[in-house]
Amino acid sequence: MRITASDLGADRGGERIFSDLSFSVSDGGCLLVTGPNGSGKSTLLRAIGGLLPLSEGAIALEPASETWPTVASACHYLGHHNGLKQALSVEENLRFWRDFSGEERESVEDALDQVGLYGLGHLPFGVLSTGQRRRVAIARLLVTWRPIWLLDEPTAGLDARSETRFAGLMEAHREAGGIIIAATHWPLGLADVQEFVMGEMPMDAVV
Ligand SMILES: Nc1ncnc2c1ncn2[C@@H]1O[C@H](COP(=O)(O)OP(=O)(O)OP(=O)(O)O)[C@@H](O)[C@H]1O
Repeated sequence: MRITASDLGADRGGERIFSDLSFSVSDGGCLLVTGPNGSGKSTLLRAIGGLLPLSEGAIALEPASETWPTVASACHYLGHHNGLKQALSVEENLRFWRDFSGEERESVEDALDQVGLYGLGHLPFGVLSTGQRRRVAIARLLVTWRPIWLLDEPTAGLDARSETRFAGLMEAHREAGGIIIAATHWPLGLADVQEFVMGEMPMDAVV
């Protein structure tokens, strides 16, 4: 699988945020998007995930398949918000996402174990600490398979141990043929990554 972005441009509030942005990432690849606040990192991830329209350019998935007909269909998106309901239990939240997204990959229990939250599935999501909430949001990536992980500041709120554990999960995803595109201000502890800096245009990267 390969995702290829050609000459992308996007607007927010009527302003062009970036233009002439091109990159390509293949199976096992990781693209780290860095740059100052407001340079358009989140905007780029949202555009890749089909959550915002592009103003120019195109993003292609090769090969497109019946399972993954579009780039957006192949993505898990972890944004600044965790996308989980306070009043539901941790387990109910993850079951919702598993049912919504399709076929089970990891069981809810195994996914919680992998983020160090085994046994906490019965708790209301709203009582968890900030870092624990982020870890449940990461578990969301594990309960169903999507080849492309779009991660926006994924380690926000994580302690050092959780960061290391998450780096292992990202490496396992890459080893399974997955792709990671992450916006971050911090190194994520991953080997063999391509980085580009938003705000320095034109931007071209091939991973
Ligand atoms: N809904 C919106 N309406 C108008 N402008 C917006 C909207 N959302 C974002 N913007 C603007 O778009 C620009 C890019 O924002 P974006 O969130 O993509 O930046 P970022 O690089 O991810 O920043 P940060 O490092 O702070 O997370 C900013 O100037 C922001 O103010």
